[in-house]
Amino acid sequence: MTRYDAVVIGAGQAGPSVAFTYAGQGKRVAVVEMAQPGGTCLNHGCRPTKALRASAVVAHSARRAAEFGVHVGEVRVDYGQAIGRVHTLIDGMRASLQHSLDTTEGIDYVHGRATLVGDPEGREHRVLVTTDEGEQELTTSEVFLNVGTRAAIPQIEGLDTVPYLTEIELLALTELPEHLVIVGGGYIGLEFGQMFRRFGSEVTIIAGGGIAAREDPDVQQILADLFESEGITIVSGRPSSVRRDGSGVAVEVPEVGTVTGSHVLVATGRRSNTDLLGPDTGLAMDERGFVTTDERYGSSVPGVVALGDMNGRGAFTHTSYQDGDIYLHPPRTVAGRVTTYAMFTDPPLGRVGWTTQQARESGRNIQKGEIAMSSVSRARLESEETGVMRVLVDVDTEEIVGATILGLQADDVVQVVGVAMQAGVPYTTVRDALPIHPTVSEFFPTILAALEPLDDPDAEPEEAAATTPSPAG
Ligand SMILES: Cc1cc2nc3c(=O)[nH]c(=O)nc-3n(C[C@H](O)[C@H](O)[C@H](O)COP(=O)(O)OP(=O)(O)OC[C@H]3O[C@@H](n4cnc5c(N)ncnc54)[C@H](O)[C@@H]3O)c2cc1C
Ligand SMILES: NC(=O)c1ccc[n+]([C@@H]2O[C@H](COP(=O)([O-])OP(=O)(O)OC[C@H]3O[C@@H](n4cnc5c(N)ncnc54)[C@H](O)[C@@H]3O)[C@@H](O)[C@H]2O)c1
Repeated sequence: MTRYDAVVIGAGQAGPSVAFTYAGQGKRVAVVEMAQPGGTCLNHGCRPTKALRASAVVAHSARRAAEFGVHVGEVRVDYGQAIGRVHTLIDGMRASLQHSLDTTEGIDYVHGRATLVGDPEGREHRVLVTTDEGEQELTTSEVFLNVGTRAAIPQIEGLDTVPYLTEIELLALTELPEHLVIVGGGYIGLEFGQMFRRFGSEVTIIAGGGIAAREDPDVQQILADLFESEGITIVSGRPSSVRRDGSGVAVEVPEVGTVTGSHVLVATGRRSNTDLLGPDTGLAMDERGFVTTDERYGSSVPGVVALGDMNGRGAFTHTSYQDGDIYLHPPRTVAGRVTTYAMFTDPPLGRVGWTTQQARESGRNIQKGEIAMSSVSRARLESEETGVMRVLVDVDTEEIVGATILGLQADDVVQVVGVAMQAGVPYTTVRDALPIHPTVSEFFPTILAALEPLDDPDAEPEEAAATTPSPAG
């Protein structure tokens, strides 16, 4: 049994930063990780997918090169090389983190799966770690949980009889799937679907709730049209059964029929890893296993702090990392955090705050400023005219309540609105700021100077305005 000042369970985003800070303060900390340091994001999430996306974007640009007067000849994707580049990058980043964890004075890195026996008094929590060498028991008065989530596998008859993939197994393939069937039309399904199509796979997305189901209907439609134009098949429905079909898989979708492919990826949401902590944590959780916390991440067990995806306060690397930062800088709290995020399709979708539907449901006096990307000069100059910029404003309070930007650089552009919302400035501040020309963001003043009522959801869709004057004419 070894006693520590603090034990961190899970070396994802928030855990290591807390451990490094504590060690820097002279505390003795154990970091317990059952897989690899860096968690989902580094090993099979954001980073490898965005590195792989870079190859898909290059392939797409190369195919379009002649439009720009650049002639590159036949475009051939070597998937082995593309994924090899990803693994080299990720291996380097992981090795660097591992080195820091192994060599920082005050940190003991323990590779193994931890269960927690929480002390309701908060004095002597027990962390039992199953390692390759056997069991270790660590005790402490301060536990940081950062255990994240894993793919939620839906109940589909026969799924367990086929070698289905989650993002982990998909990223481990070194050869391109001939036909990738994706169950789920959310972030993971759409990001991977577009990439693999651009690499040359046939791709079918079986979208239970539609694609990008949480977004405004016109945004869903633009994405659906874009994907279909790239040769991706989207079908609506939920599989009822899955079986082997020769060397591939056959997925039965009621009302659609049989979808056959060489590989099937399951991307239907995430589930909390808190079940892996064992039955004696004493933690209050919601019905989905996300730990209930106060605004400084304190759980129902004194001295046990829950950071990252597992607390249900965010589902992104930046929210997880910031949880650690907020915890380390009292009296900061998570209250009032404005969560900005992006889906890295190409072009990407940037989001903050409410969708149009949520704005309608609020009952507040909300108007929108919007422009089609086809009217944004920077997008036109780069022949990247797919998408829309939309900002929602409460015209009574002048508060910005949301933005949806689908289009060129939207992952960065949306952060202008995110910062304005976090600062609580009225929309007129953004409207009257001086933007740089020619950028996508320069259209915020234009659209905020021409707010209009929200569309009637029951009205027939109208064509987007063909041209709106740009700030520089
Ligand atoms: C394919 C994919 C793409 C994504 N892309 C993006 C993106 O572009 N941008 C973005 O912001 N987010 C993205 N995400 C989400 C992002 O990866 C997560 O939100 C983020 O990793 C959450 O961090 P975390 O620290 O809370 O948990 P995790 O990163 O999941 O870390 C939890 C760690 O805890 C360990 N662990 C769990 N239980 C135990 C236990 N009992 N004992 C020991 N160790 C344990 C796990 O092995 C893991 O290493 C993506 C996710 C996926 C799957
Ligand atoms: N760019 C990013 O930040 C990024 C990228 C990838 C993943 N992520 C994170 O990972 C999380 C998980 O991504 P995800 O795509 O798995 O989940 P998701 O919640 O975004 O989408 C899952 C989709 O699957 C559908 N679905 C559920 N069950 C189904 C079934 N049986 N058959 C068919 N469809 C079904 C749902 O209707 C939903 O539309 C995201 O919510 C996000 O937090 C973030």
